[in-house]
Amino acid sequence: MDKGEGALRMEKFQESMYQLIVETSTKLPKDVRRAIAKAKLRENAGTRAAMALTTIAENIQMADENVSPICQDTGMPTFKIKVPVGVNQLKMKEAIHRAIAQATKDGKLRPNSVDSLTGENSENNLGDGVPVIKFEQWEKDYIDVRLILKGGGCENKNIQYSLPCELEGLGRAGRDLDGIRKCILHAVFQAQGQGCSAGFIGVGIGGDRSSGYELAKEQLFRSVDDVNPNEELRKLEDYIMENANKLGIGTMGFGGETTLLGCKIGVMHRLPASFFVSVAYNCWAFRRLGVKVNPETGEIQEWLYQEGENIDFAKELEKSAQSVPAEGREIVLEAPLTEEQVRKLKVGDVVRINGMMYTGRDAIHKHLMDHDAPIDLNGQIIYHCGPVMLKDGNGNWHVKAAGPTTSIREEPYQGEIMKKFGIRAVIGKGGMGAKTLAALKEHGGVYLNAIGGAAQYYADCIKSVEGVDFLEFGIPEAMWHLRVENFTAVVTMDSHGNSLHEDVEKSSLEKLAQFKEPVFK
Ligand SMILES: O=C(O)C[C@H](O)C(=O)O
Ligand code: SF4
Repeated sequence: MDKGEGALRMEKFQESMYQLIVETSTKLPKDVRRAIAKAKLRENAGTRAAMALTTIAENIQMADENVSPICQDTGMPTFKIKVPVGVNQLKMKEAIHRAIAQATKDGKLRPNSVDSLTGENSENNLGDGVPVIKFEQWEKDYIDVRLILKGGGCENKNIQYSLPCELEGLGRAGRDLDGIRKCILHAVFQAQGQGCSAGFIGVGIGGDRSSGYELAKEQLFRSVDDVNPNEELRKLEDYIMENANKLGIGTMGFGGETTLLGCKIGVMHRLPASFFVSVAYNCWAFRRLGVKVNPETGEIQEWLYQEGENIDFAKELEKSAQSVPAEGREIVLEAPLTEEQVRKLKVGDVVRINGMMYTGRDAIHKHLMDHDAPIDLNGQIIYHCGPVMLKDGNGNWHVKAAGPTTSIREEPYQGEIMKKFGIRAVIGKGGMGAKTLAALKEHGGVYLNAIGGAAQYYADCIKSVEGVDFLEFGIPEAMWHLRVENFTAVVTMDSHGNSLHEDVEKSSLEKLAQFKEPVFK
């Protein structure tokens, strides 16, 4: 007889998992909040980085209050579970699946599971390999469940090095601690602002390609302020924290004092021929939590990651009343835009937008290359955004979370699409490349950087949903017609050939080169 099946009450366990999912998606853990508050203190008032961090703080506060997703990309739900022998893992898995589907229905998770071949969204966050659930047995008398919701933008910035190698700015990285040091610094550099910096990194030294990444991700379950028991790794973590912050990439890649909020390093054995350094990059919206669950009643006995002070961002915000950087001008824009209006904008300007904008991300950019647009986009603004949406009983759509997505993925399409349809502005995050910059100049367009992860902050600017096209692409990929008020973003690429992203990348590469000489012998 299966002892476990009768023992753990699955209905209650499902409820506990639902609570864990909702809490993880909507409320940042205490250690992460402290790291963000500390970063905010370090930035000088009036800079773009300080403005971005104020928006982030406001967003965290709004997510607390609304019990809504901190970021619209609620990530790949990844559970790590330790169970006493005899508990039925198959039933637990089913209960977790039901909790995931429920949280998706309630707008606490975005439908994020897409068939890789057909592009079809499963709509309930379930699918082949989704969610990720990893079980381990142990001798203790409780169930330990940890959950991380790691978004796609930061996942794309993970990187794996195979030593020895040559690294841009740093030269040769050998098979030793100093080579590892170089890889980690390079990993922070190559992410720039695209994974919604300031970020946290987990590093795995050794293993094979998959166990190395696994180890790197395992580090993200460590508390931000724990101390590595391995003395050499502790020193390396401290070194990285101190020096990665000298790269000047800053929040959102706007430049600034804080680029990295946490660094945790683990090590395992390797094969003689392989030497991997795997780095898992997590955005500031570092959503991970855990619970201890009673293996019979299924109830939560204790929440994990609760040590230390809890930062109340409402109070923090009272201390810093600024929201506009002194660095640039502030300009109010009413969409649609004319070429003349757009040509007046310069890198560093802060714009506040009123009127309509239309979401468009990966599927739509690809589609528009060889199809007509469903509406007239002349003079319009495209927002790189895949929101969390809920439909009410009357069939009306409501925005639950709506921050920007990483724009660089649209680099192969953006310039051509702007010219083809007369689009004047695109809003996203992380910046775009040379091809888009040239098109902005030629056509008269502008790139506006919104604050990545600030999904509640931007949802609040959206006053109504006036239509939707391409719903067949799934909720995140559809074209939502949004009426906004006071939507704030920063001009980071203008029609005069200037790009803040290009500048920050160049200056951070120069700074990276100062770490070329050996440190750990
Ligand atoms: O998918 C999204 O909405 C955002 C994504 O996590 C990103 O950072 O690009
Ligand atoms: S948009 Fe930014 S904050 Fe949100 S999941 Fe992507 S990288 Fe993280």
